[in-house]
Amino acid sequence: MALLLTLNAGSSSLKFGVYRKADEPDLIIAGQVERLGPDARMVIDGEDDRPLGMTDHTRALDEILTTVWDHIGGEAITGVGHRIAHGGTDFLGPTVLTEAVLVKLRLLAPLAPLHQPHNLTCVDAAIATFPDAVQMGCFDTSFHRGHPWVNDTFALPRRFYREGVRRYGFHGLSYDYITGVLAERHPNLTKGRLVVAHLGNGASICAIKEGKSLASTMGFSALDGLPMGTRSGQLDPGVLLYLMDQRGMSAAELTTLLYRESGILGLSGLTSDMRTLEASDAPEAAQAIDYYVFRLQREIGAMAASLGGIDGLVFTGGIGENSRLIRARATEALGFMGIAIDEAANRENREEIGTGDTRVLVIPTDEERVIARALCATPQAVS
Ligand SMILES: Nc1ncnc2c1ncn2[C@@H]1O[C@H](COP(=O)(O)OP(=O)(O)O)[C@@H](O)[C@H]1O
Ligand SMILES: CC(=O)OP(=O)(O)O
Ligand SMILES: [Mg+2]
Repeated sequence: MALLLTLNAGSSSLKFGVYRKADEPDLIIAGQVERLGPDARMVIDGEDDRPLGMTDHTRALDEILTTVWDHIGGEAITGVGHRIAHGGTDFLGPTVLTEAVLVKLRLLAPLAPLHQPHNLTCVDAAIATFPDAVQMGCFDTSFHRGHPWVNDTFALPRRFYREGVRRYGFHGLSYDYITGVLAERHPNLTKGRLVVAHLGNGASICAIKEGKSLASTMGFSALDGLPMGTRSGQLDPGVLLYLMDQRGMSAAELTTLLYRESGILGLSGLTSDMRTLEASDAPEAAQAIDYYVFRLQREIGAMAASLGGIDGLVFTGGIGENSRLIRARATEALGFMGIAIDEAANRENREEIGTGDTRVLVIPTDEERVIARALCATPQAVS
């Protein structure tokens, strides 16, 4: 029976899963290299946690492919599914990655520099390692492609929209997974107005109505909206004009500043990792958390307003799933929206942590499973 591999290159992690084809993909082994950089660790099935030392995406991919190779013991991988951050205007759903498709995806790399190049490196490596397997791309942007026009455009002259300068939104595989879990476990919520906060190293919030994305805090690129590990989040465009005009900064320097040196790393001067930030006594760490929480509250409110109200708030992603501090702090001022949380339930990362009229849930995301489902539904990938 066919074995399937999924690869998900995030900005601070590389996650993988091996599945056997079934109506609902049957997980055989999953893991990730997390905290990419000097403190990287390999975690297999949530347990086998070992330090790797300095590790970038390329080395993480080598480690993962070796692990997978050892584990499958000569069985064939017939399909490899890749998370691809940016699908632009063309890719509305899972797509077999032919050379013609890859050419288009390479052109989108400047719009997601922390993701797209690594996503495409994973494709190249998977083609070399499993030459007979079907390679399939699943896009972060697809889930949001039905946005109403007012939230698909910027207030720029219309020719820019026609050129593709639009609000794409990201983390779509995660939102897809979460809406599936809600349909299964909380069916009465799925017709409602949902605000889902995906808080990982990258972070966004999605407004979902009747299972469909209506708005996202992320836009043209994965820079907009919330502050992130190393990304600024929403920024007055006047700041960019000032930096170019008065400080002579080039596009390349601005790319480094906004994608790699800002966010909680820039504010704290210490770390991009929320666990490390929470453990720090430095006043700058506390201020970075204050800023993160403030923007989170603000954007939850904005997404709820775009839905005309809120029935459920869901936290997911590495921070959303694990940080009781961020969940507690982000919700403490939201009583006016019917949001209140139970301290003990929050401390224990329980699924249901709300006590007010608005349901508040913590649901671990599983982007790999969404990719595996897409592979299972593609006949060429499973035969
Ligand atoms: N127990 C925890 N408490 C606070 N933050 C956590 C915890 N576990 C993980 N995180 C944070 O989650 C973030 C990584 O999220 P993740 O979704 O795995 O990243 P990526 O965006 O690379 O996929 C990091 O900031 C990490 O510190
Ligand atoms: C789009 C994005 O920011 O993804 P991640 O959170 O995995 O870095
Ligand atoms: Mg991620």
